[in-house]
Amino acid sequence: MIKIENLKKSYNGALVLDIEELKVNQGESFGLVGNNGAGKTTLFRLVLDLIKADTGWVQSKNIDVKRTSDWKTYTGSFLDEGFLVDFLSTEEYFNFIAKINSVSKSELDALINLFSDFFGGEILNQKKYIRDFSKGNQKKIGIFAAIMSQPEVLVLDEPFANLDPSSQIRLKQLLKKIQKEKNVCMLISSHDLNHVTEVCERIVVLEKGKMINDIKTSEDTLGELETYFSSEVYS
Ligand SMILES: Nc1ncnc2c1ncn2[C@@H]1O[C@H](COP(=O)(O)OP(=O)(O)OP(=O)(O)O)[C@@H](O)[C@H]1O
Repeated sequence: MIKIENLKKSYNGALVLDIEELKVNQGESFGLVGNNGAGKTTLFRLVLDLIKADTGWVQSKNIDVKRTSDWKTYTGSFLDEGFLVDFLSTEEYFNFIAKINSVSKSELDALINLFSDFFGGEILNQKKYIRDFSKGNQKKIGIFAAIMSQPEVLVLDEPFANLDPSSQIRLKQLLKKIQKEKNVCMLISSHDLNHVTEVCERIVVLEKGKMINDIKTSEDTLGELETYFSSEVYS
């Protein structure tokens, strides 16, 4: 579904991403971990054609994402607050996203219902603009908007960061449900090894822009990752 080859990106002469080959299949939940500055967000920005690579390409369903915008119709993403329209209320924003994705009112209501525990009573009917929500609640709004179109590809950058523990647990349940029922290709980055190993069936470790491990998640994966990251601390 997503294919990457010879993808390189540098800033000011420093190479920050260098991926020879990566394939993520339809229905696969793919987790990306790595220390600060490892290149996780850069990779997602390239997948979403938000920045230009030095070399190489990203294909979605065998088409280079730079060449057409067709992939946008089946791709949902939330990387940061820049994805929101912060001068709208949540209702205005959700209706806007529903309209551009041809999501009917009844579909939107059903999804809102599915996410009501995750929203925790703090997202709808708040009589304020998105810019005035807390960082955690802005994240909830963005994640919901990304999922609303029922995408085949879902890209989320650190979805668990800034969420309270109950919301993290609810989000994990929702992501697992959506992935299982809708066969979504999910790309999720996280600093939380517990969450990412619970949600993703495959984990890639990035170090200084390079993929240094590609693991099929098993009961040993969390321990392996903890060992890797603690050896980074002590090395
Ligand atoms: N616009 C930019 N200009 C210059 N350097 C950049 C730019 N964007 C990213 N970088 C650099 O690229 C490297 C990778 O950054 P990136 O944000 O992809 O890492 P990350 O793994 O997502 O980090 P974090 O876990 O801290 O969010 C870092 O050294 C960062 O400073």
